[in-house]
Amino acid sequence: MIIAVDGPAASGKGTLAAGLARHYGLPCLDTGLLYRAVGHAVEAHEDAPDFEARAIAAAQGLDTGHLDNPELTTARAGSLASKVAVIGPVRRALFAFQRDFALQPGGAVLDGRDIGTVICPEADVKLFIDADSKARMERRARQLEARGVKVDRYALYHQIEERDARDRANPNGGFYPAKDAHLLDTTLLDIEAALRAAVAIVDGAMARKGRPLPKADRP
Ligand SMILES: Nc1ncnc2c1ncn2[C@@H]1O[C@H](COP(=O)(O)OP(=O)(O)O)[C@@H](O)[C@H]1O
Ligand SMILES: Nc1ccn([C@@H]2O[C@H](COP(=O)(O)OP(=O)(O)O)[C@@H](O)[C@H]2O)c(=O)n1
Repeated sequence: MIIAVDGPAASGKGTLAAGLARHYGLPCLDTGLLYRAVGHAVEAHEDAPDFEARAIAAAQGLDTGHLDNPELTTARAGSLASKVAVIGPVRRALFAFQRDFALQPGGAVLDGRDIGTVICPEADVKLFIDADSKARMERRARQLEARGVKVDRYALYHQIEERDARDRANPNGGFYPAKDAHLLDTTLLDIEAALRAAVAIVDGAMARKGRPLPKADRP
């Protein structure tokens, strides 16, 4: 079973993807880390005339074994990620790794922006996660504060809005809900309630297809 989880920044898609992966016993890939890793690799050259060429080379040579670098989780890395994400050849260079991950035997859960539209249009279940901008900003602020980062909420709000706008306008992107995506707004749901809602969507979608579900790890 392949589950695609897309949505804007800090909507909770990574948390839900990880929860669904645990629930169904599937491997999980946070595809945003690939773009963050490319952005991080060319950080020092952000204003250089050859920024684009460097980003393409970084994407083509990306070592996907080092996606657990904590520096990839910063707001700066997120912002750089959305700058390299508009470069078509960067997206093409990252495509095969994501596609192979999705198609591994037994299936997978992937989260990002274009999983249901570009990476895996044939996914069994597609979720498009959203939450209002203020809730998303507050979640990201608390996440950063829990890591000891001092947060300016006004600046963070605008940073997230700017990144979302760049992502939505990305001509090479695919960041929109697929026609067959299930929309899940988590503004008023805590993490547990959001995961219950996501599991109900996946169970319902698979039952309608008459497809058996992988073993759930519920008691
Ligand atoms: N439904 C929710 N209610 C409250 N906090 C949430 C919810 N979903 C996720 N979070 C928290 O918000 C932060 C951002 O979630 P994350 O899953 O990383 O978002 P995304 O992958 O969309 O950027 C994390 O600290 C996470 O624990
Ligand atoms: N499948 C994806 C995943 C991320 N991205 C880009 O990478 C950036 C960082 O993605 P992320 O998922 O780590 O960001 P958050 O939503 O966690 O803040 C996004 O703002 C997009 O520009 C993308 O273009 N396509």
